[in-house]
Amino acid sequence: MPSPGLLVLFGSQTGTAQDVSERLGREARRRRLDCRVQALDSYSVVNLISEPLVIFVCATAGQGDPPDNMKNFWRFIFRKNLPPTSLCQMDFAVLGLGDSSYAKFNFVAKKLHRRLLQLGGSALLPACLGDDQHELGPDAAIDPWLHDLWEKVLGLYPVPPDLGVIPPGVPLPSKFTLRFLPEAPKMCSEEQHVAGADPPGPPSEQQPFLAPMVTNQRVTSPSHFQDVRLIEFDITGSGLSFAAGDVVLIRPQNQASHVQQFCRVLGLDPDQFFTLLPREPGVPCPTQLPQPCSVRHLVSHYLDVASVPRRSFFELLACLSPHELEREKLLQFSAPQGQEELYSYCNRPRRTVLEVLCDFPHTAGAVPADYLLDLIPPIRPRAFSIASSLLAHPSRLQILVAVVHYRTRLKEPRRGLCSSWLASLDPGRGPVQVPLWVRPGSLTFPETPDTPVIMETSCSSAAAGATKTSIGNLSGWSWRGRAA
Ligand SMILES: Cc1cc2nc3c(=O)[nH]c(=O)nc-3n(C[C@H](O)[C@H](O)[C@H](O)COP(=O)(O)OP(=O)(O)OC[C@H]3O[C@@H](n4cnc5c(N)ncnc54)[C@H](O)[C@@H]3O)c2cc1C
Ligand SMILES: Cc1cc2nc3c(=O)[nH]c(=O)nc-3n(C[C@H](O)[C@H](O)[C@H](O)COP(=O)(O)O)c2cc1C
Repeated sequence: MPSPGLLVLFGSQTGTAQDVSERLGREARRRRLDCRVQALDSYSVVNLISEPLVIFVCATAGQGDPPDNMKNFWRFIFRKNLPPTSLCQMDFAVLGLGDSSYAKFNFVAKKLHRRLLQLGGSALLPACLGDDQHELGPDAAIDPWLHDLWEKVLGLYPVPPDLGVIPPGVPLPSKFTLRFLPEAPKMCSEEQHVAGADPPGPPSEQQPFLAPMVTNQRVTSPSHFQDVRLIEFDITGSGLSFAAGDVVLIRPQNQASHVQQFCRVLGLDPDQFFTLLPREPGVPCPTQLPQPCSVRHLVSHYLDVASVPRRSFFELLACLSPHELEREKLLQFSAPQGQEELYSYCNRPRRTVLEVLCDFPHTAGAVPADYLLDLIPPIRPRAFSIASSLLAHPSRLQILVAVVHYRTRLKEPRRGLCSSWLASLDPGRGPVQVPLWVRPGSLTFPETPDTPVIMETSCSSAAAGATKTSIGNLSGWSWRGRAA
């Protein structure tokens, strides 16, 4: 039977499910299957009734909630009026990402699997339940599950014998090409892009509001181990509005010194401009990147060089490496048997993408620029519970930020990207603007404001003075809450 076109749909809050989906996409292409990989909410869900083969990759966020980029799909798929035969033409599989320390472990994947069966879909195999708590992370469950999945899929749609499987060491084409310009454009597309011309609605991920920072004040004693900042933004004219429990999302930037070091190791000129072109029609360019874009802007604002690299990073780097010894090591890190070693090289000491590239200089220097967006994930926005009320502080938005700073066995202390960037900004020295937007929180509060509420933080180092569980009226900031 010819390849039916595999569809991989993901719901991801912090990028893991997206990374796994892209891995699935690559593995499918190596097996000569046509494959599309899309966020669930960017897929037109009415078309699902005619899809023959779909893999759903879903994280669980909040307290058993679907990630933001699958919330519309979630509402649709649980509509009561959907006929029980809606998906009877579809073979499907569900891969879940979760953490067994949460009460609702992999709730979204489990519930979705059941719902797809109710709607007439045929499960190729039981849902995979990836678990952050496993010492090898979710891959411990994903690797054997994928092995079984490909066996099932290739049983239905075998690889054409004249083509064969593309072996793991051979790189697949990059998603984009970077066409370098001979000189910098006259108009600065980057400032225009960030500021936005005339935002159509309230600020959003695609069109954040550039909020002037008004104050950035340490609220813990200098002798206390935890640096916590009270940061205030002026949101006059932004159209932003928020209520108790809502969160503000902030997309941080890389440190200037890291940008320089990255460009040096990869042999890139930070002042060079390029235009980004998708290799395949229909693939959208990232909305955060202006066109044309400078290498400096790409590295400062987009490539997450301060994140801990995932296994897929090593897989691609191994394919691109011209250096025998480095390539051998990279292949080891990307193989299932090398996962324990990779964990102790990368995850345990929290080694960053940039540090790994410095450890593999011959490979880093040979990475074609076209592969940068395949190799390095985009910087994720960080959520902060809004710590002020528009009733008390009109036109202002305040957050309390615990600056992440800790040591591992590596010589350099580890610093959180967003909290350290925010802490480094000093509005006393000149205007500072931070791109942000607001999202409703997942907290639901009792209708009467004097009903006691139990608030608990899930992050012990979140802020000095925040107790693990405190009972009182809603006043402070926290991640989780429920009526007492
Ligand atoms: C809904 C929601 C609301 C939030 N509200 C707030 C808030 O009001 N205030 C606030 O400060 N934060 C809040 N956070 C957390 C915030 O979003 C960021 O995760 C936090 O600021 C760290 O981001 P970063 O970029 O500085 O660190 P990153 O660069 O993302 O690094 C953080 C990572 O470092 C690792 N890490 C951190 N400390 C250690 C350690 N001691 N040992 C080993 N590894 C460690 C962990 O893997 C952690 O995920 C909230 C998060 C959510 C989901
Ligand atoms: C704020 C937060 C809430 C979470 N809630 C749950 C949960 O309720 N159940 C669960 O199994 N995992 C939960 N997780 C774990 C995530 O599902 C897991 O880390 C997953 O790999 C994240 O995938 P993503 O990066 O694609 O969003 C939570 C993680 C975070 C950061």
